[in-house]
Amino acid sequence: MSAGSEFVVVANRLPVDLETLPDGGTRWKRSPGGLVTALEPILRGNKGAWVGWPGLPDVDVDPIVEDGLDLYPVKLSAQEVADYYEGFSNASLWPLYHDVIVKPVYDRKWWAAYVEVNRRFADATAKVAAQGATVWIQDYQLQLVPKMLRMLRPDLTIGFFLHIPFPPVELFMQMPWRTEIVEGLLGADLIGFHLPGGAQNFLYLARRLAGQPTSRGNVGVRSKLGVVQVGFRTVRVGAFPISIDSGQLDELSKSKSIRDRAKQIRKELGNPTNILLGVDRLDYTKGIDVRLNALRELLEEDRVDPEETVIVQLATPSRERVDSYVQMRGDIEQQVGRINGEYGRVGHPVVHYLHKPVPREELLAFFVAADLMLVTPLRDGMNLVAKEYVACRSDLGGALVLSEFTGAAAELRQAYLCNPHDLDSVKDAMIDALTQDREAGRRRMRALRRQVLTHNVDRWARSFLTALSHGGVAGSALMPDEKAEDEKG
Ligand SMILES: O=P(O)(O)OC[C@H]1O[C@H](O[C@H]2O[C@H](CO)[C@@H](O)[C@H](O)[C@H]2O)[C@H](O)[C@@H](O)[C@@H]1O
Ligand SMILES: Nc1ccn([C@@H]2O[C@H](COP(=O)(O)OP(=O)(O)O)[C@@H](O)[C@H]2O)c(=O)n1
Repeated sequence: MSAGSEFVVVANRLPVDLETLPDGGTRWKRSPGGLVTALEPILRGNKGAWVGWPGLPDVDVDPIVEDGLDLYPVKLSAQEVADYYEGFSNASLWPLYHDVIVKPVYDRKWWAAYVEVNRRFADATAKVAAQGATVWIQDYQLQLVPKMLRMLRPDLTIGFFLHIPFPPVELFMQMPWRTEIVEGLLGADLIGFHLPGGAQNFLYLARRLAGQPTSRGNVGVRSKLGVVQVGFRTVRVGAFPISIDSGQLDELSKSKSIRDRAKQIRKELGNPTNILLGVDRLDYTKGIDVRLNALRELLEEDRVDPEETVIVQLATPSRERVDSYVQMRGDIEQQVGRINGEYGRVGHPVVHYLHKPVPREELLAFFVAADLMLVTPLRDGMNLVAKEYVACRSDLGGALVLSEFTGAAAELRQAYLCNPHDLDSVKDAMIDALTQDREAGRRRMRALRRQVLTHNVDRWARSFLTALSHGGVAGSALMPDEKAEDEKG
């Protein structure tokens, strides 16, 4: 074994994706999703290695050793992308962990590919990690890696973080390979979730499925870890809500170029009184249909004026070969057509819908330009978009409508919270936000910004990694620097 890396992140995707160009060549682009948004700056700041899939099937890519961040690609065949990524990860686990919004499909062949690919990630990581290194495994695609890696390299300190909700027992018990998954995760020294509820669901299942003794008390936020005793090993379990590089977004959004672009966007949209905005991967969990339905009913009821209102929906393409995503795209595009058909006029559509990635600076300009940010998932692990919007509103303008079913809602209490399963609740939240008194709106935004600016992604990573390095504590552990915060509630 060579010297290796002292700190290794393992995630399904590398932070950059290879894409095929029309001429058959390839180029790197930023990977989609909040996991990469959150982890990339952490890794660049800490010098480490990242093990992940380069985003295209059947390509051999050499390791990319850069200053600050070394990338180690894991090759997947086209069949493995279909079975492990699109199949087991995104048609079995994803819907199961998101409240079975669509029906999960359980397929033995997909499971076999999941096991095989997890083993490949574990092997690749075992080769890259230095003796005694810290390895941080990310997300639902790699839940078997902690146990596999521990068997290969017992010298490592292993953390695991789940970026999506961890379901209650009534749902998790559907999974045909439920015990294998719980045992896979128990290979870690520390298992992190966004919210205490996820951590508690896991503790219960560890008792029930793996038959291991666990702590019984409540898990706190960045404090009061739960424990599972696995033979002589103590596995700790905690809640660490992820965040964004809020300071950087705050700075960038104040720059002249972004402010100017925001003004230009308003002008291009016809300077309407109200610009509504949605920014998501095109995923059925995100409730894009919910906000479009709410808007259509508000237009129907004359509570919103189509001459003075536009909605911009930026939707990054996602998992485009998975059936439920194909179906949902069709449904959403039909809704967009229906609203524009009924309430738009030539040169003035009500809904502006883009199904393509948008450059980062352009996205920030949209946040600055929008009067109302609509974040209406039916279920979402965290939702970084909500935090990004708040970080970009140093002018204290704008308002956030936020689904109670996002992880972010636990922290962003001054948003206009709504229940996406109750359309009236979404419509009322939208109207309350659109008609808010200016001073009251500024007070809300100030409070939201205080939360987001003081709880940035650095703090997330630090709290997780500090807990990981304080290993071996039996019983509920409280990290010293979080104690005061926890006592305040
Ligand atoms: O890699 P993809 O299949 O294209 O999906 C993109 C990512 O989506 C998910 O993101 C989650 O992580 C965010 C950060 O913690 C969180 O805010 C959000 O609620 C989650 O949905 C997925 O978990 C990632 O693995 C994907 O890379
Ligand atoms: N059109 C879009 C949509 C999202 N995004 C980014 O993708 C990330 C989405 O993270 P998230 O936590 O809200 O949700 P997931 O897509 O990770 O489920 C955010 O950092 C968004 O700014 C983007 O760059 N362009």
